Amino acid sequence: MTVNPAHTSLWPAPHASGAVRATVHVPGSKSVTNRALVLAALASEPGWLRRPLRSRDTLLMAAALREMGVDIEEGVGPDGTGETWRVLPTGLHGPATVDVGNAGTVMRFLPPVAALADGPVRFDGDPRAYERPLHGVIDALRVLGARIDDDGRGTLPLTVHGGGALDGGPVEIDASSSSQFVSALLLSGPRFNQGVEVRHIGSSLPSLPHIRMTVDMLRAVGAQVDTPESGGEPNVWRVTPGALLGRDLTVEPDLSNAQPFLAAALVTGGKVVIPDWPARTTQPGDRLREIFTEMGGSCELTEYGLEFTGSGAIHGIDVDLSEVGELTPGIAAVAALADSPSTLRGVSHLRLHETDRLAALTKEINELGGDVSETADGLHIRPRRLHGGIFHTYEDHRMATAGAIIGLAVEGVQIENVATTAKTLPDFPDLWTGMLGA
Ligand SMILES: O=C(O)C1=C[C@@H](OP(=O)(O)O)[C@@H](O)[C@H](O)C1
Ligand SMILES: C=C(OP(=O)(O)O)C(=O)O
Repeated sequence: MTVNPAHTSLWPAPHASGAVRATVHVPGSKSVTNRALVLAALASEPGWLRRPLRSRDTLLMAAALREMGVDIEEGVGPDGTGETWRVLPTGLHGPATVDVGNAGTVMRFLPPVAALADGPVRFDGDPRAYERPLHGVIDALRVLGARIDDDGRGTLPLTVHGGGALDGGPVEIDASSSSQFVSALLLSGPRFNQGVEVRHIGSSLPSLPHIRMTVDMLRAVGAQVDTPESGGEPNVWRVTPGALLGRDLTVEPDLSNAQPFLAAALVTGGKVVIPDWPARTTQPGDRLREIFTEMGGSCELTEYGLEFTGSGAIHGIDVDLSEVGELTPGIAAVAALADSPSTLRGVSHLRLHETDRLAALTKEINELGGDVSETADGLHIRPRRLHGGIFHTYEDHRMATAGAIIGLAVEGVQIENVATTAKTLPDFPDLWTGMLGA
């Protein structure tokens, strides 16, 4: 966790002079967009994505699939449907070079796709991508019949020597460091000759809603998936081999990226409306309705979207975030402004996210006068009167949005490299100042 000297730009985080009242149209979900792209690329017929997220992570995914021969036409759909991407699957092939950036979804979901391509596919990415775990995918693919050259550390860089097809079958993995290992193997599973049976043998498994999202989206394109929830064994997922359908999918707003805007209502005692909040979803951000209500807000889900209202009071919370780890930075920011202490549990795997999020949150909130300490699996946050200062972001989009939340309540907070929000929400600074009526 080091500060990158290349990022000296400082963004004065706007301070809220009163209760925020706004409607914020949040762009599409990263997790849904990148799964939809992979499934469309593996399908046997063309598919469409409406309102896909256009951000660094999703553009890297699209670029990588194009490198392997998939045709993705970006355009605008008929009236009212907004941006639409048409995906025309073709025979996947190498040689290709994939830049994963620092996108967990790209670095984990694509090596199985590359194993199905004909020819070598080299994977590389940001320096931090070399530190993020990939062993679950690499080791599993080898068991399933793939040939992979790597340096033996279980991380990038690596080359997958695709043979045009993969045996597949049963495999055991330890996915305690990332649910994305499971999702990666399931997404390509229908195209393996024997399908795939993934058995998680680790101590814990984070981000279960993201695995449910994978299963739901696979079923929606015609795959047969057996899961622990559908009566199967605990920690075992089975995908039957078969062709995938092309789909016309409208991408839901990214509910994890709605978090800072909901937090703004909570922190300022205001009201924020997020249009198109889905009535039913696998996105972990949906848990914010419950978590931010416990922290002092109230919400109403209508046909139009989610109306979230702050009461003026912010309460601390004791919560297990293992299923919804990506919400931790935003919850920690709100907790630092609360009227009582908080304990955030179940998120030791965040040490291997975009940055070591537990260390980064502790350091940056404490440098503004806070009192945060790391535990074995999370954070203790004792609210203190905070003061202005520089909030470093360590090339982590969710650190930047967490700093912006604190800046609403604390004058003089400057966010270093706010542009890092481009990973999943390039419009963040404009949406934020728009919300504040600036
Ligand atoms: O599959 C996905 O789309 C994601 C799964 C989670 O990863 P981990 O299980 O590695 O935390 C989550 O944190 C990440 O932001 C997105
Ligand atoms: C952990 C995250 O991303 P990634 O998909 O790179 O793992 C995140 O967006 O919070």
